[in-house]
Amino acid sequence: MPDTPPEPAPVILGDEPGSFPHSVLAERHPAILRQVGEAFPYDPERRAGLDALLASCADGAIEPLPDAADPADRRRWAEWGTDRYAGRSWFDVPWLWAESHFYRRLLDAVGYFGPGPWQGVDPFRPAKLAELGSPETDEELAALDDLAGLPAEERTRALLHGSLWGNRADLGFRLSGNGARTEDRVRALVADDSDVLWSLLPPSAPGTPVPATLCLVADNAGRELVPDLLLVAHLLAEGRIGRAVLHVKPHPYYVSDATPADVLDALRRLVAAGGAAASYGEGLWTALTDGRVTVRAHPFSCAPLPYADMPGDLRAEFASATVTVLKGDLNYRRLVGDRYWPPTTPFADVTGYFPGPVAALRTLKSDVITGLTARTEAALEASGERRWRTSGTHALIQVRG
Ligand SMILES: O=P(O)(O)OC[C@@]1(O)O[C@H](CO)[C@@H](O)[C@@H]1O
Repeated sequence: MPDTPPEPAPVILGDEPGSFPHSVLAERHPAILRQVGEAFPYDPERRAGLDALLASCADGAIEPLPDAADPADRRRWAEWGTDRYAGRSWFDVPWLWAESHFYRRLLDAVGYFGPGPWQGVDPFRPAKLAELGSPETDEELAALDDLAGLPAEERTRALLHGSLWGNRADLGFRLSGNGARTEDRVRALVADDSDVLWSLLPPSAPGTPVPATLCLVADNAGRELVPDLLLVAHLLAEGRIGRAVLHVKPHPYYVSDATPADVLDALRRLVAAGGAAASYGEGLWTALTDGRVTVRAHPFSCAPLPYADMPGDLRAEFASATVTVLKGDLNYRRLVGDRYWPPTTPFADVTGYFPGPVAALRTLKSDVITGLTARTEAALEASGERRWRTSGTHALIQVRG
């Protein structure tokens, strides 16, 4: 563990035309507003709200939450930065902050917090349900039956990769059915500390108490949450963990981020699938009812800030876990700090603040990267794959024990 954290690298902003962060603010967010507007028969007031946010994205300024917003949320966001950034361009504040604020303002625009007919209606639910109900999901769940005959270690590895690549909605547990893809996937791993992760969660002898608690900070719903639940169910069944705490978002966020409603949808999808998927789903259902698995939705999970700024109660929760596993690209950005770190900056250095052992399972979808060896960095840069940081073709498993 480092004595002193590394000198902070420059914070990633969206102020450079042609850069990936700039394209997310200038192109992806307007596209998301149009998609949401087409997905629901919103009334004129809601449409006016969406149009106003669209205009603001282009050349507007950061504003405090509206007066009608919940007072506690207004206070939180004021502390999180609307006081500090009010009046500034979306492109001139930290990219992480601007993105997160956009999704919070989108919920106001569609009336998510009410009062009114759209209260509690997830603007991203149509896409979430379509993905959960897709034929690809059927195939991926059926593939679980092929795992049943494999040795426990292979099943554990396949399900870890399923959760990892689920972040790209391309569940990796089909790896066992196709050797060639295993090699491809392994090459696509820019870091693999999975042995360290398993050293933190060793299997327990049948019938002995299992002391380990896994804290899983989930990312996306649907085809990422399903393999996350499968991994939790498997680790419980294998006696590698005795408890799991699943952190999801208190409200819709970043299009596909999982909420408690999405956990229930994914669990029902497993139970209804039959075969090995249903066995895992039923095991998880039982674990939820007897308290071995709990679901949390902490307000800070939707904060526009790095985890280094987390509040004391959340810090205490993570400290009490045997290991906290953070899924996905956004959680990685928040964990290490959304900065232009030199890629070989040690993962342990940028996560030294985190209470307890911590792991990241992430497909690379944005510029931030840490913990690479010099050789891996050189190979990636020499590969000619200019978008290796943002295209989702590469992934990492990083652990600070
Ligand atoms: O957390 P996820 O779902 O894996 O990826 C989300 C995300 O990294 O994708 C975009 C960058 O590619 C950003 O909008 C956002 O941070």
